[in-house]
Amino acid sequence: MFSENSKPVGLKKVNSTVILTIDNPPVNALSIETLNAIDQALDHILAEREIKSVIITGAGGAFIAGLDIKILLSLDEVSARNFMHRGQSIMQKIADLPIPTIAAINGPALGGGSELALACDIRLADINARLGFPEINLGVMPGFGGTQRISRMVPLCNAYGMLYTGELITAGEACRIGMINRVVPQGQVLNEAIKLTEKIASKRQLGIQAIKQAVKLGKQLSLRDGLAVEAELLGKLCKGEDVKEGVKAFFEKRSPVFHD
Ligand SMILES: C/C=C/C(=O)SCCNC(=O)CCNC(=O)[C@H](O)C(C)(C)COP(=O)(O)OP(=O)(O)OC[C@H]1O[C@@H](n2cnc3c(N)ncnc32)[C@H](O)[C@@H]1OP(=O)(O)O
Repeated sequence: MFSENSKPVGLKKVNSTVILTIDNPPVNALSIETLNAIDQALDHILAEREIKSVIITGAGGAFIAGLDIKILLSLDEVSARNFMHRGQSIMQKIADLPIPTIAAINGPALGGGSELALACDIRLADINARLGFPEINLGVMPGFGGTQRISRMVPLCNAYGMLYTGELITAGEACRIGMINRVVPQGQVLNEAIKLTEKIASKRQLGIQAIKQAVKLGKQLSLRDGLAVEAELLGKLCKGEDVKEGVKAFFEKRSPVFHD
């Protein structure tokens, strides 16, 4: 269904990681075809149980330059609302993946590009990447979750500053305000993302998945109810022999070998 070089979305397996590459030249704008291909690729990933993490990146010099601007010309109030719901559902499908997701931001991540990156768990950006929400320059606003995710992620003054002005920020600025994890030397972001997924893959996968479940569920709950979810999930991890192996390995000063 997908191969490494298929357009507008390629899927490539590297050990237990899948690299989802948006490849819609020249700047990986999100056309309707590209959005549908991302949605199908996510379904493909969900069906492959041995995949432990997903990296999303862009082909060529851009991550994603946002929605294909031409689409805006075809939207009226009702079709715009429905289209945004479609885009939001695809971003939420990324956010809801039960395995770690990493945005390897290799270039401009603008509008829908920043929105897709914000739907990932972890964000690494090339030192030359730019991020932002230029939608206001077109007379619109983010519609794939940008206002909701950026305002929950960075200080409100920074969120409003980006949204009101449409100005792009550097990877360094994005890191400073907490929008991304780390700035990566030029051309190295995919390698760094792969190294990160290999580190995560070496951990107990039930633990990794329980962490994502606890954080995702906890965001919808009160602190009290979130703590109950956390305790419940940790209890499940303590069944079986893997915790004993983890503790034993610590005291024997070796790496643990987990069996789930
Ligand atoms: C609800 C709405 C959500 C949204 O996401 S709205 C869209 C928000 N995104 C933007 O406004 C970004 C617009 N694009 C840019 O700012 C720049 O581009 C870049 C920084 C991404 C790249 O700049 P550079 O390297 O100078 O290339 P270039 O000449 O600007 O673009 C190359 C070709 O790509 C087309 N293009 C760029 N972005 C988009 C887009 N988002 N949708 C459709 N086409 C786009 C251009 O027009 C041009 O085309 P040609 O070579 O024929 O002149």
